[in-house]
Amino acid sequence: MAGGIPIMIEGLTKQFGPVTAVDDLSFTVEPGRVTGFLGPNGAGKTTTLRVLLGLVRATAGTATFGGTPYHDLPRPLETVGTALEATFHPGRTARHHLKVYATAAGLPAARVQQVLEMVGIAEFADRRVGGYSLGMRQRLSLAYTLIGDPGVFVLDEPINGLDPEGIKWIRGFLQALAREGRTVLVSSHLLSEVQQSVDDVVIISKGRLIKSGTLSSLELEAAPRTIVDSPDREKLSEALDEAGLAYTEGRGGFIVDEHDPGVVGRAAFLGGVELSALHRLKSGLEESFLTLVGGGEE
Ligand SMILES: Nc1ncnc2c1ncn2[C@@H]1O[C@H](COP(=O)(O)OP(=O)(O)OP(=O)(O)O)[C@@H](O)[C@H]1O
Repeated sequence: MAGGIPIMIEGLTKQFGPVTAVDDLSFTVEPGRVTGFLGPNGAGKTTTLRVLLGLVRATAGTATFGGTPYHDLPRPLETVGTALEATFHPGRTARHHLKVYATAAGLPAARVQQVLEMVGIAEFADRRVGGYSLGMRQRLSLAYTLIGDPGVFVLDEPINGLDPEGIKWIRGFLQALAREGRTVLVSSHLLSEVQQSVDDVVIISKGRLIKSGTLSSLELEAAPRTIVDSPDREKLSEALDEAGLAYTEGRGGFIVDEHDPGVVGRAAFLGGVELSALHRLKSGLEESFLTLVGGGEE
């Protein structure tokens, strides 16, 4: 295995014509940990990963593996495991797909059987992929990523479509990769989907970084709090400051470190601020996440 190296995103911007898909994004993904790359649909996750893997060119900034862009890696398939652009031919078998891939990468054919066993599809390896369930395809995608025994994994929505048994399996699998010192980046649009698999989170919305840190730091923030919003956010923030209330601004409003909405309502009243929302944020990571990213709506 090549050593786990950090993934470094620095000031990354990607524009598609008038659309800014990724907007001055910076974060680091550390080896030895599973990192969830989270954001609602259209937040810019796939675009970030495509730039990282050299599939599209950045408008500004860099996305590298410890400072080296994907195209400059001496042995890319043995450094980074990904199935981002993998397409499967329905008429061919899993074994055939992996053999072609291994041969193209100059890897020993024996590796094919090993990875088929690692992902638990060896017994179906000689069936056509067209008949595979979504879960089996996900496992085949993982087999692709494993073939070069890389130190870094970049996985786009790998849990999507797995049945409960598959989800349990992939959690253990990702954790085991990280415990071996590898860097594991897993994208998802649902925090609840990856919550039990990840050590760290990077949350983006509208191409911008909303939060990065450990999952436990996010959990700490998920204590019961109050959501408040106003058509005049500036005035509302002044009223909250005036009342000595601490808060974070999310797209769905301000998240105030106060469990009693009455206290927050009073602060707004005293500041003469019109409110468009005032309610208690239920304790829970997913709600906290949705408030940060704006209710998941794009
Ligand atoms: N090739 C492209 N041309 C034009 N716009 C694009 C292109 N690729 C992505 N976009 C736009 O960039 C934004 C971010 O898309 P992206 O696919 O990166 O988001 P995402 O977080 O991966 O969402 P999803 O989970 O739905 O894939 C969206 O507004 C999308 O429409």
